[in-house]
Formats: sequence, structure tokens, C-alpha cells
Amino acid sequence: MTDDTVKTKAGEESAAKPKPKLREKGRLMSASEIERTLVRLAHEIVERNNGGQNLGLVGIKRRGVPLAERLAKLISKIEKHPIDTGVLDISFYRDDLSTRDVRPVVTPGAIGFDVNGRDIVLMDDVLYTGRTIRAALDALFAHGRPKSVQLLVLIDRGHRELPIQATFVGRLIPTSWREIIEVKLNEIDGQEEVLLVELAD
Ligand SMILES: O=P(O)(O)OC[C@H]1O[C@H](OP(=O)(O)OP(=O)(O)O)[C@H](O)[C@@H]1O
Ligand SMILES: O=c1cc[nH]c(=O)[nH]1
Repeated sequence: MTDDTVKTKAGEESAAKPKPKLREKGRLMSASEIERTLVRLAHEIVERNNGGQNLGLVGIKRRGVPLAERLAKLISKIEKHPIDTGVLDISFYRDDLSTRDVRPVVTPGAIGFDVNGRDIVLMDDVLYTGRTIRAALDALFAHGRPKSVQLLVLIDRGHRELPIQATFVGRLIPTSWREIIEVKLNEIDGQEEVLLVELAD
């Protein structure tokens, strides 16, 4: 690999592209707003799943994982029973920040619990084209046959390219294609906020 190439998680080499310039347009959520939203979503999950005895939460890497862990804690506190949590490692490599030229990369590995017969809530930070969730569903069903699958996202920014809809939505933020939602979570980013940024050129 030369200095001008990058290696994707899929192990392929490709020419390095300069990072696009981004301009911050504003803060959509603060740490306390994220926390309040997660508390509300935990109650919604419990209500829809009759207390959640059969629930299993599956976070999509990267930021779906801390969301699943936090929601499991909140639901356990409300319902006084433990909640299984697991992980799906799915990444997309975009050659630019548009929806074109995206490739799903599913990293094989155990989810962390048996999904057969369970009411699964998939979790991710942002829902955009829906391609990550489509790949997550494929990967989930490769592990077993859940009783039901629901989807939770912190932000739904629109622009779906597939017929995929979230069951639980933190915030619905209509965006233009030039805009990007940046979710920052303490466990991964060392800070906690949701930003709206825009391609600068
Ligand atoms: O609906 P989609 O068009 O698939 O976009 C949504 C996905 O994009 C982001 O992941 P990203 O690929 O940026 O990776 P990251 O989570 O590792 O930052 C986000 O975390 C979602 O998983
Ligand atoms: O705006 C977007 C689109 C996809 N993924 C993100 O994290 N933000």
C-alpha cells in the first residue's frame, strides 16, 4: 500500500480522496436533550413490547452500540429485569458524501445472544438511505429467526432509497442532500451532541 492509497475494512485498496470541507450549521441536540429523548424512547419500547420480557436490543456499530447499551439500562430500570444487548458490525464505505457509490461491509461475528424467537429492536444513530438497515436485516436473519424486528434511530434525516421505516424515532430532521447529521456520543467521540453540518463547496 502506498501513501496515496487507503485500505478499507473490506481489505481493498483504493485511491485516497481529500476529505470534503464541512461547515457547521448548528447544534440540533445537546447532551441533556439526547438523554431526555432516550428516556422517552425507552418508555415507548416498553409500551409497544408489553414490558419487554422477550426483547433483545441490537446496536449497529458504531454508534448504535452505546445507544443499545444505554437503552437497555433505562428499560431495565423501568421494568426491573435485565435486557439482552448485542452488536452487528456493518459499515458503509462512501466514495463521497452523497448516496452514490456505497458498499456495505458486514463483518461476521456473533451478535451476543440467541435472536431466535425474540422481539429484536435494531438501533442506529442516523437513518438516511436505509442501506445500513437493509444490510443489518440480512445479517440479523443470517443469525436466526427473530419473532419480530423493530427499528430505533436517534435521527431520521429522510432521503430513503429503500422502503425502510423506523418504529421509534428520536428526532425527525428534514435535511438537504448537502447536509450531514453528525451524532457524537461520549463512548465513541468523547463528547455528546448532534450537529447539522454542510458540505462547504
Ligand atoms: O441509511 P444509510 O444511508 O445507510 O446511513 C446511515 C448510516 O450512516 C452512518 O454510518 P457511517 O457509514 O457514517 O459509519 P459510522 O457509524 O462508523 O460513522 C450511520 O451511523 C448509519 O449507520
Ligand atoms: O447525514 C448522515 C448520513 C449518514 N450517516 C450519518 O451519520 N449522517
